[in-house]
Amino acid sequence: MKCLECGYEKEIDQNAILCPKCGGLMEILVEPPKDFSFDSLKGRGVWRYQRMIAGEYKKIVSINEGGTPLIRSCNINKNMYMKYEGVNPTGSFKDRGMTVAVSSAVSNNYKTVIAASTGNTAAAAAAYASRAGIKSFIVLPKGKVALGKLAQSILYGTTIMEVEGSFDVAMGAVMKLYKDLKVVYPLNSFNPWRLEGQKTIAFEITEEIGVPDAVIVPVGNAGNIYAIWKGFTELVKAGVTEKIPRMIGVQAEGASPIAKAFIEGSQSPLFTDNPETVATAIRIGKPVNWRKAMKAVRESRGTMLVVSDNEILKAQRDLARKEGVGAEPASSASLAGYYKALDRKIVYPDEKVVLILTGHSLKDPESMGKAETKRILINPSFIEKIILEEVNENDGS
Ligand SMILES: Cc1ncc(COP(=O)(O)O)c(C=O)c1O
Ligand SMILES: N[C@@H](CCOP(=O)(O)O)C(=O)O
Repeated sequence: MKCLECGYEKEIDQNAILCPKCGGLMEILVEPPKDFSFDSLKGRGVWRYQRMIAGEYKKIVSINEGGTPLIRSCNINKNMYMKYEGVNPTGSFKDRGMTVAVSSAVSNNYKTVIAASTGNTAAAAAAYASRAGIKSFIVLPKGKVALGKLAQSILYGTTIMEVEGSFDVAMGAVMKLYKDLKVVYPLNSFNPWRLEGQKTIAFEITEEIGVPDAVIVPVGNAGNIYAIWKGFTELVKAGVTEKIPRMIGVQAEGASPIAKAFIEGSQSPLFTDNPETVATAIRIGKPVNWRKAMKAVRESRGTMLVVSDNEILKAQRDLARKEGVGAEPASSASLAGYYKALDRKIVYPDEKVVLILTGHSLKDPESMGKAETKRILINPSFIEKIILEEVNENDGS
């Protein structure tokens, strides 16, 4: 393991979450098995790739996460693929990280876990803690969590603590608590063990279609883009593949500290105290993993893009109405970013591009309700007339 901030190195240690010297982010430097090949693997989902996941697990806490569909576009561009993470057990990619982090926690005898969240991490943490039979605490920004996600946390039976202010306030409180009180195991993505699970997205994509030219990822707390890049780099190290896709991160205009740094050529993020966007999952002004995200984007020769809320909502409708795929707003930022990347010739129509659709549309019913549609209160005897009128209109007759 190596600290990204001060360079301190130590042997693999599942109790190491932050650097013991400076409190910075730790990277897990995996030496992949030399004889690794996809052909020899058994089972499906995250643990199919256990040989590539660092750490030792006395107990595995799993709800059959991962193994998500990679859906080829029919109507937007046939070279575009959508990795549909919304069909994970709690409806987002967080489940991949949570199975590894919670397994790590119980294997190291932790009895209590905690996470700050915009909603998805909370739902996943609560579900996996329940599955493990351990206690969970969740810290949420009050009034800023989408209804479906809040309802999940309530159902899974976690203890919900709400703070005034943005997600960053909640995140700061959890990091401080972890530093002061080491007995509570943190499940946010500053925990590098969680990212070991999330990197399996790269393995699944490669196993199914080979290494794409680019991968587009919505960026919030900025762990996932690094995790996916890490997965691709480890396949190269293992000798399974030869290239790494360009990692393209997308942030919402009102919450874009990393993307703005790229645009302005700054080496460090331009934090904001009041992040704002319709995509509540990425309404984050001070992403804890910014160093990791910037490393992934730079080393893969990718880039970061900013998209507006209107572009996000249009992309959400396009995913639903052109591809039949329901994604929450943060996930739809991937398609908004794809459109922008095509427009700016950052990617080309004939390139194989994978969009990571991080969470299910049902997470955020309010955002779905923002899409306009025909909705008619009708006397049943008029239904036939309306249908015939519409069908004739569409036939041009
Ligand atoms: C649905 C969804 N998409 C994207 C993200 C951003 O991922 P990351 O924080 O790893 O950048 C999150 C949460 O952070 C999320 O819940
Ligand atoms: N969108 C996230 C924000 C927290 O990110 P994490 O990856 O650090 O847990 C959420 O769903 O809470």
